[in-house]
Amino acid sequence: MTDVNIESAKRAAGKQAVADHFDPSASHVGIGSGTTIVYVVEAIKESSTNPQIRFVPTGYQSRQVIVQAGLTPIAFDSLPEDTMLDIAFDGADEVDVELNCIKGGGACLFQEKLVAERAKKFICVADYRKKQDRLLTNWPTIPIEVAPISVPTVLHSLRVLGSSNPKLRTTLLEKSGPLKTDQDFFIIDAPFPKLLIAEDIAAGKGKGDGSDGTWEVNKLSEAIKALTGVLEVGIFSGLNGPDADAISGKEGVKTVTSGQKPVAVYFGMSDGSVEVRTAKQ
Ligand SMILES: O=C[C@H](O)[C@H](O)[C@H](O)COP(=O)(O)O
Repeated sequence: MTDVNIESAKRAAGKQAVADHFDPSASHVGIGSGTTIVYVVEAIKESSTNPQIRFVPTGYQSRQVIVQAGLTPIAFDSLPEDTMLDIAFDGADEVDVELNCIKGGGACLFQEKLVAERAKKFICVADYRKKQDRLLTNWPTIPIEVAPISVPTVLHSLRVLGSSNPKLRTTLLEKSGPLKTDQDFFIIDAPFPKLLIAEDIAAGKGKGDGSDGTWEVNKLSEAIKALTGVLEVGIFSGLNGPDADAISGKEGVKTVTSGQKPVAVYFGMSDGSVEVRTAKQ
């Protein structure tokens, strides 16, 4: 499959996601990072010229995409405390059948998670390579954002958790040394065996708590997040929008630890079609 087809698939996914979910009367819209989100912004630009909409970026690249499209950005930390985003769009590196996602392939995950959790509706767009049954099927590692001083400790802890060869991500071309995130932190890429979901545990495929070498998605996310030095982990799991709202008890307000998962993922397929995976209600 050529890159041209992959780009067409990303564009088709972005276009369909915007057609289905973007409301031109929205007040605040979150915009994620990466190469696929560019097509979402392209489609938004084509569908609306409403100057009242404020777009919330998830990092430097995301802000540039917003500004270059002639849209108006607003910093995440300028949002009033009680203001939810009407919707957030973002890309993903891999998505499983429960809509759990791996993110951070482009070194953006912390601000993406903040924005996803703040959105009433979170929608992902991706090409067909990202559509898998379980995480870590095709995408090889979990990206983890860490404080620079903590790198040796976190690498060691990840090996203890069962990651075979976690590595500090480096920039190979522009400069030698570790890659820096928008927060001036570093990224560790940690491989683990394919991640289980609840039905795998029920079917006896493993304990999922690391004790037998298997990990369930949420348990691994929690275990990595608990390591001192870890700012955020590139697993977006737990509950998604409507369930998360129910847990918080406040309509339209999500808890801090839930609502990271999209309610729908749009996959651009190699034949030009778009497949949609939605959250089970
Ligand atoms: O770090 C980057 C973000 O999580 C991206 O959304 C993710 O890597 C998907 O990027 P792309 O759309 O380029 O495949």
